[in-house]
Amino acid sequence: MSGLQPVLPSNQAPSTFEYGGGDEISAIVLDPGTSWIRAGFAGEDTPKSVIPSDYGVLEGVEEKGKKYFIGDNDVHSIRPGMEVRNPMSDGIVADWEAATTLWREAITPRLTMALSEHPLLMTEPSWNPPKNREKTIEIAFEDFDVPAFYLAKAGVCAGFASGKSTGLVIDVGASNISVTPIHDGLVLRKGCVRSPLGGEFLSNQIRAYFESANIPLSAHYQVLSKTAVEVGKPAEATYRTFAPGEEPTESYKRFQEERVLTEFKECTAQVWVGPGPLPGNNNPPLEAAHAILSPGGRTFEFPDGYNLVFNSERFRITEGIFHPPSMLTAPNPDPNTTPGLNQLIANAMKDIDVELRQMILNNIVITGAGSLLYGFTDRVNAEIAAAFPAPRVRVMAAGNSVERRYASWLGGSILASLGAFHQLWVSKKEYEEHGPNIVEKRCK
Ligand SMILES: Nc1ncnc2c1ncn2[C@@H]1O[C@H](COP(=O)(O)OP(=O)(O)OP(=O)(O)O)[C@@H](O)[C@H]1O
Repeated sequence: MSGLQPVLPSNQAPSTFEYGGGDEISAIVLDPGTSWIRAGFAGEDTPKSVIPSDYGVLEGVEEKGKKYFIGDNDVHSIRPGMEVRNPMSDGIVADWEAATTLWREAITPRLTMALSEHPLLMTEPSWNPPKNREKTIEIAFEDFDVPAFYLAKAGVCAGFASGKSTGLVIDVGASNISVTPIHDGLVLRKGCVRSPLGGEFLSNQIRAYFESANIPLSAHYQVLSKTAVEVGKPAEATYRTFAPGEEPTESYKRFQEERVLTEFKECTAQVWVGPGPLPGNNNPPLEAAHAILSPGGRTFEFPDGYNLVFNSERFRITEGIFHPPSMLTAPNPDPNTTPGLNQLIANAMKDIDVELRQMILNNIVITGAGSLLYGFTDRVNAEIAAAFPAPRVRVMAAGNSVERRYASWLGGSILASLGAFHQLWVSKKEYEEHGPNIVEKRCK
């Protein structure tokens, strides 16, 4: 695929195109991640429907035996007994019933009531196993009854979003950091690598740090009102109380705490500039590092008003991403066997043909919401420049956080609206003739 078309601004109607016998229909693009499910019309520049992948569920109610609570409003509402779950594990679907329900909900009624009239392009990670791929196409044709379907690699789509069909895509998601080499719009399988050092890992690092430093983590739903207090002074807040049996579940509490941890990542956490490990990280106390690491520090206020200035800690909690021996103690992946991001990039490049290497190094794309950490792209730049001292190494990361969050969706939107893409759709008729295995032959 070459010759990418410009994407429409969101205030312009989506382009329609001819599918099959001449009906003009917009394709739907669905990018299901561990944190968010992004859905919208091909040809648009942002997904119109973005819902959390976490959902609430009450067991033992209604005739189906369970009731789902999907979408920002519903999943955040306090309901006694409501568990909060996620259908994904390691970036791929683990609970098909929940995933199908969420995907449908992301599309109808948010985008259209007529799901069966729109071709559907979905994204998948490069490590999605064949049985999951077949199950996905089966859901598309048999549950959603779509007229045509395509399963596109998220890495390839993220490359397209930056106008690259050849390059190296570094995607920092919730479950994983993945590094995907692509060439002419196809993934180079032997170079696809990943490590469980994404946003969930970072949340665990922050939790571990708060626990070790006795920093109380409150969640927004727990606080009815608060008074401003000085830095480090105990919170003066009125907390919500619950009658016995009315308390939210532990999974709801953790989900709400995760919101605060994400706020901490957005506002306070920072990545050491590198190259090489954070100074003094393995040699506490860290006073020596304080002087080098932004001595002013950064204040973070918890939902109950408790606030602290964070100094070198905010670098220390992120360092495990690049240098796993620096992980804080937590239920972690094994720091001795888990590759850090530097190692991942080296592993991905190791088997790339020499002629291609230079082109790939010249087109490194950073994407995923987890990459929005302060200093992340600077560190990647520094590490890559140190590891590959070639004159033409170029690292690109969209300055616009929306593009970084939605890159895979946006690439899918571009792909599905290309004129030449028509021939790639798998039609319902082809699916009926060949069965779900057609996904292996047609969606490379
Ligand atoms: N500004 C930010 N800085 C750092 N991390 C962030 C920021 N905003 C969101 N995150 C984290 O990014 C992660 C979600 O990233 P993203 O939306 O790319 O994942 P996903 O595509 O849903 O997941 P996956 O790719 O694992 O399936 C979450 O862990 C979230 O806490």
